Amino acid sequence: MAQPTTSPRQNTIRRPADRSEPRPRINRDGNASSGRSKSPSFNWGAALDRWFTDQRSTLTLGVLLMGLAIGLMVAFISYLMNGSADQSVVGAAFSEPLVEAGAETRNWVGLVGAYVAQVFVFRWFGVGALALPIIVFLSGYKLTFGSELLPLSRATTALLFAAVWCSLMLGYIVLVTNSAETASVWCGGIGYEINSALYSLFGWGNLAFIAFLLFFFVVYFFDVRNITMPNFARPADPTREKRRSTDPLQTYAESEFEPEPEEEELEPVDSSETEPSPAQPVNTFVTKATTIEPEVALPEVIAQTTGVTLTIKNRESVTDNLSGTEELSATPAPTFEPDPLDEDDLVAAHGLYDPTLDLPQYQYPIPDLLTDYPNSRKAQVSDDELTLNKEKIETTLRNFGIEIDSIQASIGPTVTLYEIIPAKGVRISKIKSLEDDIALSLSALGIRIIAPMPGMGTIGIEVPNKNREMVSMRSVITSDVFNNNKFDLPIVLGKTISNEIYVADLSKMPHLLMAGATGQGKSVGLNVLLTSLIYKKHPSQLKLVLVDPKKVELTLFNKLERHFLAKLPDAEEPIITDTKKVVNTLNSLCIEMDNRYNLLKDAGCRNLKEYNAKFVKRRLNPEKGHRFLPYIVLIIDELADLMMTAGKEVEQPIARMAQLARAIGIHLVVATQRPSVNVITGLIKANFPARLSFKVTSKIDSRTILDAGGAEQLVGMGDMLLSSNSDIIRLQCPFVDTNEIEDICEFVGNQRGYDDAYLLPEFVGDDGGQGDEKDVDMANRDPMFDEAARLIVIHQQGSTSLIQRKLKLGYNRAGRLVDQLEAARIVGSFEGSKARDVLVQDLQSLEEILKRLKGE
Ligand SMILES: Nc1ncnc2c1ncn2[C@@H]1O[C@H](COP(=O)(O)OP(=O)(O)OP(=O)(O)O)[C@@H](O)[C@H]1O
Repeated sequence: MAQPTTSPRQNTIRRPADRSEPRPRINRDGNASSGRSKSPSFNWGAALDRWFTDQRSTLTLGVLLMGLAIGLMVAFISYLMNGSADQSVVGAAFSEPLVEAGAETRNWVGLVGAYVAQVFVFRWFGVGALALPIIVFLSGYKLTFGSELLPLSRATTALLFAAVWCSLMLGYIVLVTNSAETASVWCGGIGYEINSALYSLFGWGNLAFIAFLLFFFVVYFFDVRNITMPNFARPADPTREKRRSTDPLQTYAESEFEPEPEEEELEPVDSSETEPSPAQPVNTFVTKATTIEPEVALPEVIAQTTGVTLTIKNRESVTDNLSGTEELSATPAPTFEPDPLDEDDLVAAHGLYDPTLDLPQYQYPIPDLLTDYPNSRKAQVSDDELTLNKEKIETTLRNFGIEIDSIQASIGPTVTLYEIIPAKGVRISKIKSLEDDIALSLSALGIRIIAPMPGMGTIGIEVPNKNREMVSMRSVITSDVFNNNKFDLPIVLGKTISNEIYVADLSKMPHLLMAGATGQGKSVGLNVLLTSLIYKKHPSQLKLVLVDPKKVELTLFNKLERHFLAKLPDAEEPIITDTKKVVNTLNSLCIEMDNRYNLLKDAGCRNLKEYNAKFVKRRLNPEKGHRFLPYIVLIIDELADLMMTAGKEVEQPIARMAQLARAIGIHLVVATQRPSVNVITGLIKANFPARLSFKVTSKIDSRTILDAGGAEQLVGMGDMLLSSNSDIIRLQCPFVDTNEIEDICEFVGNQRGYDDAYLLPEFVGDDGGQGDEKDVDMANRDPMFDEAARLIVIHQQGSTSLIQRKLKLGYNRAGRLVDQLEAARIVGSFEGSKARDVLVQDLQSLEEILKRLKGE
C-alpha cells in the first residue's frame, strides 16, 4: 500500500506546498476555461485530440483516404499506360490555359491525375510508386473499419522499401540496356539518376549493391539470424496453417514475404527405437513440455519452426531434435521439450502479445477533463490561529495537571495536527480522557486524539481547520505520485495530514470496505476511485462490474459499457440495480473466479500477474482456452440494501470472492451507509482487511467498520479514516463533481470500443433466473402464510418443524407453507438435513415483501 513521497515532518509548522498555476480546462465546445469560468484562449492540441477521438471524424477521414488511394492508383496506372503523351501536356500545363491542358490529357483522372503521377511515377519511383496508394488505402481502411487488412507499420515499411528498390533495380536495367528513351518511366527518376551517377564508378558493382540492399532488408525485416543449407529431408511445416489462423500479425509476414519451404521425402525411422510420447504441434504460443495429440502427428514428418526441429517418426512415436537441421537422433527423448530458444524466437518473430491492440487508437482521458478549482488551493490557517490553538491546548492540559515538553503543528488540508511530547511520567490515558475538555476549550467540533501516535513517540491532537482545503481530483491526477507509480490498480485516496498524496494499490489491498453516514462523501469517494482507475488503465486491462441498488449513483458510467464495463450475457443494462440480478451477477463472478483458477492451474501460475506475463510472452495456447485476463473490479454502492432484501444470497458469494479472488484479479469495493453488524457481518468483515470510513453517526458504527472509534469525530465532506494493516490514517478525499465524471465518460464513450460489454459467464439460478415473488401462486396461498413468514424471520430459522410446533399445523401443511415461503424468496432452497437459510433479515423488510405480495 501507500506511499507518501515526502520526508517526515521536520518543521514546527508545515504549510501546503505551493503549486503551479491552474491549467486551462477545455470545454466540449473547445473553449478553454480556468475552473468553471471561461477564458478566451483556445487549446488547439486538445481540440485536435477531441477531433481525432470522435468516431465521426475518423470514419470521414478513413473513407476519404480510401477514395484518394483509388484515385491515385488509377492515375498512376493510367500514366504508365499513356506516359509520353501526358508528359508533354503536364509540361505545358502552366504555359497554356488549364482548361485546355485538361482537355488534352489522356489520364483517366484528368490533368491533376497526370500531374501527380508525373511527380510520383516519372520523377521519383517509376512503377514502384504504385506502393503509395496501397499505403494510403491501408491507412484509410484502418480508420474506417477499426481493424487492419495488413499490419500497417510493417506493410508501410515493406512497401516503401519496395518502391525504392524497384526504382533502383529497374533503373539499372534501363541503364545497361540503354533504353532510357522508351522505358525510363518504369524506373522513375530516382532509380535512373542514382544508377547513372554510380555506374561510372562501380560498373556492375551497382547490381551487387542493389542485391545487397535487398538482402539487408530481408535480414532485418524478417529477423533472419542464420542461413542454413537446404536440408533435403525437410518437409513443409505442418504447423504453418495453424499459426496463420491464430496470429494475424504473422499471417501477413508469412503470406506476403516468406518463401514456402519445399516438401520432401522423409527417411524411414525405426519406431521401435523411440518411446511413444504425447505431444502437440508448436503453435504461435508455445508451452514448455507441450503434449502432442495423436491426430496431429499426421504423416511422418519433421516439423521445423524457427530454431527447433520436431522429428515425428510415425503416428505413435515422437521425439525432438534440438540440433536444428542435423541428422535425426536415434535416441528418443521421453517427452517433448522444445528448445527454450523456440519461445524467444516466436516472440522475436511476432513481438510480445499486446492486449491494448484490441483498441489501438484508444486515448486515455486527459487531465483537461477535470476542473481546476483555483480557490481551493490552500488550507487557510493563519499563524495567529496556530499560536492561539497551541496555547489553548497547553493551558487545558496544564489545568488538569499535565505538563508537556514540546508541541508542534502540521497543517493538513482538513485538520491541523498538534503533536505533543508529554513530560515524563504523564499517563497517556489521562490525555485521551480529556478529548471533550480540549474540544470545549478550542470551541471546535471533531477533535481527535491519537495517543500514542504510531511509531512517533508523541501524542497527536487533530483540530479541524476553520477554512479547509478542497483537494481537487485534477491536482492528484496530475501529481507525480499518481503518474509515476507502478501499481497494478492505482487508486488515489486523498491527501494525508502532512499534505502528501496518498495512492494505494487496490490489487494489494485486495478489497475495500467503505462506510459513511449519508452525505459524508461516499459517492464522491467511489467516483474518485473509479476515475483513478479509468485514467490509468486501458479498457483491455480492466473491467468494472457496477452494482447500484440506489439506481442513481453510478448511472453516469453507463457510457463506458463498450470499454470498461462487464455484464451478464442476457443483461440489457450494464449497471446492475435489481437485487435478483445482483445475486446472479455475484454468482456469475464466482464462476469466472473458478474458471480463472482452472486457467492458472493449467498454466502453472500462482497469480494473475504471472499468468498474463506468460500469455504476453506467447507461452500459453489460446486454443486451449487461454486468454489475456483483465482485472475485474466489482463496486457495490450500498450493501445495506442488498443485505436487507437478499441476505445470505449476497453475503456468501461476496465472502467467497473476498476470500479467494485476490490471486485471479477480481477485487471488491463495497460501500454502505449503515455499518451495522447485520450489514457488515463477521463473515464479510473478516475478509476485508482494508476499510475506509467517512464520518459515521456513532462510535459503535465506527467500531463496526474500523474496529476503533474516531470515525464519528470526522468533519464530513470527504474527511475519512483508512484502516489497513492495523494502521489508521486520516485522509482528505479528493473532490470530483458529477459533470467532471460526465465529461470523462463522454470522452471515453465516444471512442471506438468493443462490440459489447465484457461478458461474464452465464449463471442460471435454482429458479432458472426468473424466480421472485411473482412465482408465488397467490390464489392458493395458505391463510397462515404471513404468520409463518413472521415466525421464520423472528427465529431466523427456516424449519418445517418450527412452523408445525408454533402454529400447531400438520407436517404436510407446514411443508407446503415452506415451499411457498421459498417461492417468495423468504427462505432458501432445501439443503438436506440442514435448516433452510432465512433470506430476509428483519421484520421491516418482510412486511414490505408481504405488502408487495398482497398488491399483486
Ligand atoms: N471530498 C470532498 N471534498 C469536498 N466536498 C465533498 C467531498 N465529498 C463530498 N463532498 C460534499 O458532500 C456532498 C455529499 O457527498 P456524497 O454525495 O458523496 O455523499 P454520500 O455519502 O454519497 O451521500 P449518500 O449516501 O446520501 O449518497 C457533496 O455533494 C459535496 O458537496
